[in-house]
Amino acid sequence: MSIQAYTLFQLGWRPGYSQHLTLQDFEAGYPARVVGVHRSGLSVLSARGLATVALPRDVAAGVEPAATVGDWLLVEMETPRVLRLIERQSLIARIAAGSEHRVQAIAANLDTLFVVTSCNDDFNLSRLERYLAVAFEAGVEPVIVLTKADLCADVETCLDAARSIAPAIAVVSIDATSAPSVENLAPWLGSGQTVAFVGSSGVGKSTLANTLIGSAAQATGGIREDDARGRHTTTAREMFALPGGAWVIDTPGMRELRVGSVETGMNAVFDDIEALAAQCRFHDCRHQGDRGCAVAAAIDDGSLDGRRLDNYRKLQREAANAARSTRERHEHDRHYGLLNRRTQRSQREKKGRDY
Ligand SMILES: Nc1nc2c(ncn2[C@@H]2O[C@H](COP(=O)(O)OP(=O)(O)OP(=O)(O)O)[C@@H](O)[C@H]2O)c(=O)[nH]1
Ligand SMILES: [Zn+2]
Repeated sequence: MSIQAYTLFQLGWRPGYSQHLTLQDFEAGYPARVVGVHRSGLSVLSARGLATVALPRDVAAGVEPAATVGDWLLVEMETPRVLRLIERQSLIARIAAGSEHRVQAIAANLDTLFVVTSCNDDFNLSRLERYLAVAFEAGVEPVIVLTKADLCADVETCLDAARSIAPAIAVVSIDATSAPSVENLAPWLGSGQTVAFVGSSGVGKSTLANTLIGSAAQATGGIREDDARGRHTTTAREMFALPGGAWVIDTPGMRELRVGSVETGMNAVFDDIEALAAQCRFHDCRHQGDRGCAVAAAIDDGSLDGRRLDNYRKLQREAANAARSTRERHEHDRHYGLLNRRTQRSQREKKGRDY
């Protein structure tokens, strides 16, 4: 695949990023966007073309979570050295697999997150709410995409149900296998726009991506490049351009997204429940049969769906658990860091005495 040269704006650069850079920064380096993360380094695209850069330890350690696909880096003019990570406008993170609850950066600087579900078997409002919370937490505008509209007898009912949980969010139904149908997503796919898809297995994310790419481009595959030993490696298709100029981030992590701490996101998705809760008689109302509970009253008069309240509670518990685990990990790290430093100091002192 030949890598054409892109302008910064075609790569998704926004004027907002410049606010974090000084004149000296622009003299020392140039902005480049991470399009792939692999063992030998980061693949970056810039106005100068494709390059592989290494993330020095101090840059990697200074940012948590570390640089990921979609990030903008400041790369030194004459060497492939990363000077720093440019402040992100959005970040999708997840809790890493295993029990440690480490936060792992998945995709940065997205403009739109397509929350994909099918109109038939997969359709589930609680799952949609979960993904919407992830999008809001990340600072990304979600768009709900209902696939398999061609297989569904009553698309309007699905559209209405999706709109009912998120009145302010765009909901689009498509047949992911049809090029004219996926044109419905064009408003979010302009040049320099960065998007990603989330949703359960089998809802049609790959089908949709392939239809958007078009059959001609599909055969070209990933970006080939030399690795450190001079061998050719083909990186995964982690961030790729659509014919219309938008960028799709498709890292393996996007597919296994789990909800981490989504407190901010929850407030945005469940603002109706939070507004009701503010009207409860007691400020510490648990909405469980408490007197003067506005949430219970809304359930009784049918204006609030019991399922939605249950899901709100469930996600709140998960968010609290995630926050607690993160806090415990920090305390653990601080404790052992302190122990380590003490041990090192006493070893140094002992060594000093031995000389
Ligand atoms: N008729 C029809 N079939 C679809 C549509 N979207 C997806 N499919 C079919 O559904 C199946 C699963 O689609 P995929 O694109 O593999 O689903 P996915 O979300 O990428 O699944 P994972 O890769 O497991 O995450 C395929 O056989 C597709 O052809 C649609 O809108 N209409
Ligand atoms: Zn209440």
